[in-house]
Amino acid sequence: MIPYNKRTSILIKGATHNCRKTDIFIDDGKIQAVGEGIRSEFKSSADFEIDAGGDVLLPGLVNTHTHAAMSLLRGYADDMILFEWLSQKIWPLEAHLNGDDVYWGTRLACLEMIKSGTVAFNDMYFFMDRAADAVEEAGMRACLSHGFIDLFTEEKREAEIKATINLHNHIKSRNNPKLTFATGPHALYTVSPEGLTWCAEYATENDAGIHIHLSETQQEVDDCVKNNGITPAAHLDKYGILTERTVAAHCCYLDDSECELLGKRKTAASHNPASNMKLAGGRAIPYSALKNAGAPVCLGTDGCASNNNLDLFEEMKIAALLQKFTTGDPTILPAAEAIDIASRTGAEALRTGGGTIAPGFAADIILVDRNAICQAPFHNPISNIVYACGGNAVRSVICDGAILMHDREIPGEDAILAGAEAAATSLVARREEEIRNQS
Ligand SMILES: C[C@H]1O[C@@H](n2cnc3c(O)ncnc32)[C@H](O)[C@@H]1O
Ligand SMILES: [Zn+2]
Repeated sequence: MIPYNKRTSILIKGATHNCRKTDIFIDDGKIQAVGEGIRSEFKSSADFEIDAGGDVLLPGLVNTHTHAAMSLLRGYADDMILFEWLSQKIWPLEAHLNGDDVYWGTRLACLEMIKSGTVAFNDMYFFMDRAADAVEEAGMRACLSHGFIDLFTEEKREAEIKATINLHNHIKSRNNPKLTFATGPHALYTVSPEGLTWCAEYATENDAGIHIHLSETQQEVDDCVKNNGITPAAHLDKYGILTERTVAAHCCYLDDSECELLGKRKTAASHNPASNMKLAGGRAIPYSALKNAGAPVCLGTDGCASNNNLDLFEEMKIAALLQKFTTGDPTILPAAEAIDIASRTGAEALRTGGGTIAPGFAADIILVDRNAICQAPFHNPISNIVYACGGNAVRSVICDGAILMHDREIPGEDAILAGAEAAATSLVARREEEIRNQS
């Protein structure tokens, strides 16, 4: 019997790590020992053993920018310009969302993320108490934020403040260390200076994260400079948003001084290349400038309506190729670094305690199938993982010392697919009824 979603002591034998055969022993949610031949020492302490058969051992991946329940909107609106996509299709549909939709959408998203090797994610959306139910049942880690959109009115701001505080209290009351809270000011074009200030101060008072969209399009930069006389990053900094607990998604149009500013504040930039390419943002993240400035760069998918999946394996490849293509430099963002931004830097940004395969780190790990076609031949497993494999090469996922997927099996998969399909159908039907009534 596989002890799914339950912390266990686990001995993994014969995995490949750093091109060597290794064993790993996990107990109490942490990596206790890693090395060749440790099995004799830990065999009797392990409640469960996994024979890895040469599978590649990696830190679990961390998706630093999602709107998980948007999995229900996959394929609902494609091939549009960002603002029209949001204002004509996405926001009118989201106006019909309810808590059950968010629960099923997040369940579907968690299923997809676990299946492709993700153990933790940074999520900004609505009805987040129901997202918390879904994350807890899936056994993942998540940092949850209410998408704070005040549209520059005091009335909406008061409602968003209430929703944010309610979510924070709700997460505290669950007493689950895998669930954390962040404030979620959506973007500088949807949140007033007063709203930004409140989100920054509340997060600082509570040692919480801040999750925001930043510099996604040229339009955002132009409007910000026109309205405020300063660049987007400088504008957010003015209101205290740029901190070492902040994850800023997209960051495509940052200039050199903004990269320096993020570096100075140790603010993490979440790179979302597939979403940026699909919505034709027009520019790739200034990866080298951010890195040279000391700003952590991590990886995210964005929501399923603009990606349209949550597979960080795909995202690693797209990120590496996009940097090479746009800079004309094939040495930029090599494979090992792509894995690093999909795991360690994200884990550090979300403060998960994982992201590194070493004793004392959280037991958030994955095994990638040694016998998958994408691993043949086995000259360089790291290269294969970034440039050849998709998330479907992941065989097993462990989070906080609990098995979430074993040999690609996750309990309850069919029920999740059925529940999400029904929720998506009903959501779109409600919106269509509204359109019929308007015409
Ligand atoms: C939380 C809100 O954010 C919306 N959203 C989803 N993707 C993007 C994006 O790329 N830029 C800006 N806003 C986005 C989502 O639909 C929610 O309304
Ligand atoms: Zn987003």
